[in-house]
Amino acid sequence: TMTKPKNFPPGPVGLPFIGSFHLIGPNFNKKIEKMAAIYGNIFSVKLKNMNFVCICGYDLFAEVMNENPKPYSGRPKLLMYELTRGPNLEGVVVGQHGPRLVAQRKLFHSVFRHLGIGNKNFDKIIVQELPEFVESIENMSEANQTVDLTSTFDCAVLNVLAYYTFGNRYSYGDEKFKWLIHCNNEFFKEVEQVFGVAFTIVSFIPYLHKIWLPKAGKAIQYCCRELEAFIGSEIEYHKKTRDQNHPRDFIDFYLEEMSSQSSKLFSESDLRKTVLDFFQAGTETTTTTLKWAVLYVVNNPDIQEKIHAEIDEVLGFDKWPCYEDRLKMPFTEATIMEVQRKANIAPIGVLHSTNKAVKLGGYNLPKGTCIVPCYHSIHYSPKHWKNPNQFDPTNFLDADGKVGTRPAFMPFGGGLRICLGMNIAKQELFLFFVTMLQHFKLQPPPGVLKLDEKYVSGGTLQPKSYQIVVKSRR
Ligand code: HEM
Repeated sequence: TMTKPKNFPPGPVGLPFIGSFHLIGPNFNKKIEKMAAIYGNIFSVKLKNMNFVCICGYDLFAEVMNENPKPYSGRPKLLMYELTRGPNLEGVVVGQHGPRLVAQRKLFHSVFRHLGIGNKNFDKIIVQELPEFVESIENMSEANQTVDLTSTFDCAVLNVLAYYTFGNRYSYGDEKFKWLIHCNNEFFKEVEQVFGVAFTIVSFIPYLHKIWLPKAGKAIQYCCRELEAFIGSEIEYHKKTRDQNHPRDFIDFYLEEMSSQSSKLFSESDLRKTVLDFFQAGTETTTTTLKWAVLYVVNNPDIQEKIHAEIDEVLGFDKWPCYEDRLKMPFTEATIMEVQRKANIAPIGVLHSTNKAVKLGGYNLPKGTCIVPCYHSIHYSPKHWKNPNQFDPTNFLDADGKVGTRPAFMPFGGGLRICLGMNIAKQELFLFFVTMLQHFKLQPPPGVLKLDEKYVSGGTLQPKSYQIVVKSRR
C-alpha cells in the first residue's frame, strides 16, 4: 500500500485492498458530491498504489484547465490504456504531453483546415452526409410506427470521421461499413461491462483485474485489434494510391509527414492508434449527445416548436443548413449547448495527470498525480446556473437574445488536452440536429407522456434506449 504524500488533499481512508472502490460505479456523481461536502472541493481517493485527486467547482477547473494548464497536461498510465494503446501509449488520447503529442495534434488541425478553408467550410463534409441521413430516418419511420435513431446517428457520425481520415464516406448499407460500425460498437459494449464511465479507474483495483481481464479485457483488446486491422488496410491502400502533391485526407498527410521528416515524431503504428482514437473519442460521444438532444426536445415540445420556428424562418424546407446559419439561430444553438450541459455525458472526461510537482487548492501534488475532473460539479453548480436540474436553453442566451459563452461550461474538457475534435463535434451536432428538426417533428410513442431522463453508464452517460414517433413536416 501507498502512504499519502505530505500536505496531500484529504479523503476517505479506504478499505484494505479495495481502497475506495465502493465509491465508484452507479451514482458516481452523487458520491463525488457527498465526498466534496465532507472533504472540500479537492480530495483524494486511494486505489491500490495510486492516489486519484478529484477536483470540483469552477475555481479549481479554471486553474487546471485555463489559467495554469501546463503542469496538468499529462495522462495517467492506466492498465486499460496500455492494453489498447501499447506500452508506449501511442495515439493522442492517452499519450504523455510532449513533442510527439504536440506534433500529432498540430497535424490534426492542419488537415482540418486543409479539408475546409481555414476554419470554415469543413461543414461541407458534414453537409454531404445529410441526404442519406434524412432518407434513412424517412425509411425507418415509414416501415415502423416507432423508431430508434441510434443506428442512423452511428452511421452519420462515423462517416464524417471516415471522410476525414480515409477520404471517403460509405453508404449506410455497405457491408464493409457495417463491419466497421459493428467493431466500434462492440468496443463500447464491452467497456460498459467493466463499470462504464469509471472503467479506467477500475483497472487499478488489485485482483479485480483478474476477473475482468480474461473476459471484458480480452474482448476490449480484440475490438481494438479488429479496428486497427481495418485502419491498417486503409493505410496500405493509401500508400499505393497517394500522390505526394495532392494529399486527400488525414492518412495521406500523415504518410507525407512520415516520409519527409527525419525525427521520430510520426510512425505507422502511431498513425493506426491515432485514427483509432478519432473513432473511439469521436463517435459514441457525438451519437450519445444527439440522442440526448432528441430526448430533450421530445420531452419539451414548446422548445421544439421554437426551434422549428427558427428553422422555418432561416432555412425553410428545401435548403440544407450550413454551420454559419447558427449565427441566425441563437435559440437552436443555445439548446444544443444546454443539451451538453444537462446531459454531462463525460462526467470525468479523460483523466489528467501532473507532469511536475505543483500546488493546487493549497495542497501539494507530486509529479504523476492523477487528476479526476468532476464535471458534474461545474455543469450543475447552483452558483453558475439558475436552476441546474431544469432543461433550459436560456441558460446560454444573453439579455439581447444572443448566444453567450459560460465559464462553467466545459463539455470538451480543457487545457492543452482539450478535445481535439471539438470543432468537428460542434458542427456535427448543429447540422445533424437542425436537419432532423427541419424535416421532422419528434414525439413520444403513443401512450407515453415523457421519455425517461435518467442515464445509464456506458462509455459515457447515455439515455436509456428509447423509441419515438417521427412525423414528416413536409
Ligand atoms: C459531442 C462530442 C464530443 C465530446 C463531448 C467530447 C469530449 C471530450 C473530452 C471531455 C475530452 C477530454 C479533454 C480533456 O482531457 O480535458 C476529449 C478528448 C479528445 N477528443 Fe473529444 N469529444 C467529442 C467529440 C470528438 C470528436 C468528433 C473527435 C474526433 C476526432 C474527438 C477526439 C478527441 C481526442 C483525440 C481527444 C484527446 C485529446 C488529447 O488527449 O490531447 N472528440 N473529448
